[in-house]
Amino acid sequence: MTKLQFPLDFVWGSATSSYQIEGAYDEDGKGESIWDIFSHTLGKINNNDTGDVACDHYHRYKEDIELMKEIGLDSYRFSISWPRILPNGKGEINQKGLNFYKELVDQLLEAGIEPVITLYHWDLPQALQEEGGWANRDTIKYFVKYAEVLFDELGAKVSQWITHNEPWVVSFLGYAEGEHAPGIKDRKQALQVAHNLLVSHGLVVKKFRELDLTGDIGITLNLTSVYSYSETDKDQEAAQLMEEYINGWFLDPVFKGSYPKKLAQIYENQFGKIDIQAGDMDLISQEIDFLGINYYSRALINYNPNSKFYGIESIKPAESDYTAMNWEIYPDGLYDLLTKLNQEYTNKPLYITENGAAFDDQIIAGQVNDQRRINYLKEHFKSVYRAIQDGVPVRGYYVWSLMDNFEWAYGYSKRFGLIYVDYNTQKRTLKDSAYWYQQVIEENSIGI
Ligand SMILES: N=[N+]=NCCCCNC(=O)[C@@H]1[C@H]2[C@H](O)[C@@H](O)[C@H](O)[C@@H](CO)[C@@H]12
Repeated sequence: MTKLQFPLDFVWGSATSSYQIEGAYDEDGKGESIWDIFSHTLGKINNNDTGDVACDHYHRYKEDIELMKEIGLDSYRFSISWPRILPNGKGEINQKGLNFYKELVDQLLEAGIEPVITLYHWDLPQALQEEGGWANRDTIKYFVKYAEVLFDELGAKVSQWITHNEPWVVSFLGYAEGEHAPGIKDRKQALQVAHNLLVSHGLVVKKFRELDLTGDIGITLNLTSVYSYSETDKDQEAAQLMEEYINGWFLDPVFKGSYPKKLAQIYENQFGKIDIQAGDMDLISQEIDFLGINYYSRALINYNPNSKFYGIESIKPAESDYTAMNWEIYPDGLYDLLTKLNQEYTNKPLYITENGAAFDDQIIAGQVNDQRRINYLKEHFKSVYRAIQDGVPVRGYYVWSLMDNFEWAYGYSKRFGLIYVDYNTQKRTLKDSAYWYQQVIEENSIGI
């Protein structure tokens, strides 16, 4: 068997987020988040599931760290719940909330696992939503204050920080499509939200530099490889517009200091100008230390005049394989994305901060044979290996997710974990993929 050997310092990790695993939604002084409100609103979440208990990680974090050690993770990416730190989003600090994360970081370091913190993974304090949320430019300054509390408390121990997780999803699923909290359907407001999120990213990076902290800071974007279904001009134009919509809308401001021209003009014609203040774009595009990439699938695009979104239509080839999310399995798209990012946007280190798949996992006699997830991960690891061989500086890879968890509007119906969670008993069971990943990490290689 041929072994593909990864660089000696390559980081193998796994990722989660606060609202998806912690539970304890109203414990120890935590304030409400927009996802507490959204999930408590009947009809928003599959089966009316909520994150009230989730994986009960808030109480079981020590057991979960033991499982991370058993898998052999080099690093663990998690997010901090802003309303657990600042129940009203601003003002008084909730010391019990802060203590939870201080203890989590200390236990991770003691276990030899590098903590990587995502400052914002969608759970905005509800008190700030009541003042307009991310559509209100004031939220930016509250985000900087929140980040500063964490930098002061954890900056000496945590060496890698991510300002935002997938601002595209926050903006366009939360404020345009209404599928995510806060459930607003207003595309003009979504564009202002996207801009305010980017400004908040820039100001937090600036604060991080001012505090002269030793670690690295970056942002995580959900990115996809976009392909035209045919060589026709119409299909290629539709694909280019999709590229600007799904990738360029955040990549261009962060790395080029401007929004993608064609789509920006379409939006301005349709909605008028959004509030962009002097200096915003310079702030947004200041240097960062790495880019986090969440990759799940590609986009295959053709032109359809009847499409409700600027003639853009996504095609799902019948001959492809799909995950339980109905996302096409397309590992080559990760290779193409990585090389494109390195050629067109940045020479900075790249981390796959999320990649993984949901399948209909069954637990039988205490085992979960998730061979499809092993195949999915192996093929995507091979794409990362190819990119590294071509000189792309990919430094690490975080499997989404460490454990089955609350999959947003899908509730608990989709299982992405390396670890199976029985939500009735909270019993954790390592899936076959966890044992496979354990060997990959141990050997720092994959057999093909
Ligand atoms: N329309 N539309 N779609 C645009 C693409 C959205 C794709 N979903 C993600 O990237 C989310 C990311 C999230 O960080 C994590 O919290 C989620 O659990 C995973 C799994 O869903 C992925």
